[in-house]
Amino acid sequence: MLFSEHNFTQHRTSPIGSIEVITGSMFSGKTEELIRRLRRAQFAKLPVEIFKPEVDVRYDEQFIVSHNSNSIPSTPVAHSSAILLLSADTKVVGIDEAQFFDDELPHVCVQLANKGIRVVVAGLDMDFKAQPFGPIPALMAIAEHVTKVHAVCVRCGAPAAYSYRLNDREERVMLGEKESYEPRCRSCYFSGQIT
Ligand SMILES: Nc1ncnc2c1ncn2[C@@H]1O[C@H](COP(=O)(O)OP(=O)(O)O)[C@@H](O)[C@H]1O
Ligand SMILES: Cc1cn([C@H]2C[C@H](O)[C@@H](COP(=O)(O)O)O2)c(=O)[nH]c1=O
Ligand SMILES: [Zn+2]
Repeated sequence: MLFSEHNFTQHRTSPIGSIEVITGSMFSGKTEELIRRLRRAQFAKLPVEIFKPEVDVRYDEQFIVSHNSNSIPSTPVAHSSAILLLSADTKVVGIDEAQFFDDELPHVCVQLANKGIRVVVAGLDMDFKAQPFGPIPALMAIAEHVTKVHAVCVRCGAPAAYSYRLNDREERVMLGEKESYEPRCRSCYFSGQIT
């Protein structure tokens, strides 16, 4: 061990926090991966707090639910500042559907991580127009770890990074499932074919 490393590990007084981002298209397994990481923390007997934006009540008001019906209890919050207030005594914070949060979310995550909390955030990196979505790009920049997961393109079977909207509604936020969106690869997304 180098002298500097030794010095560093011996003299650290505060606990080590971090920021992890899990991102990708719809149906890519973001929520599954978030639940997997949070369950492992619970198995390790760490206190875990889980949040989602109040706007996302698709499956359940209190639970985070994946497309394959895996679920974990969560607290819906209207603004990211509430996450700070509600995480005082925890060691791990999980946040799902983070694309719907306000632009203060990255700052909130930094404050949590600097207090020694492990922060795991899941959310869409791009909207249906393939544009960066909400606070996710900023979170990807400041995170220690970024995991980009992929769905399977429903048109050709290739890895899918895009969420294609199946109707002509233009508003950015439109909750929905398979009736409204399908995961597509670059080629199938930009050729825009609907059958
Ligand atoms: N085209 C698809 N590609 C991959 N998984 C799919 C697809 N359609 C449905 N699924 C299901 O979605 C699950 C992932 O759901 P979830 O973790 O909620 O994804 P995300 O949070 O990224 O939208 C998969 O395990 C699979 O059962
Ligand atoms: C692309 C896109 C998606 N949404 C909505 C649709 C769903 O309700 C969620 C994403 O859920 P998932 O867990 O990632 O499958 O976001 C939206 O409002 N606007 C969009 O552009
Ligand atoms: Zn494709």
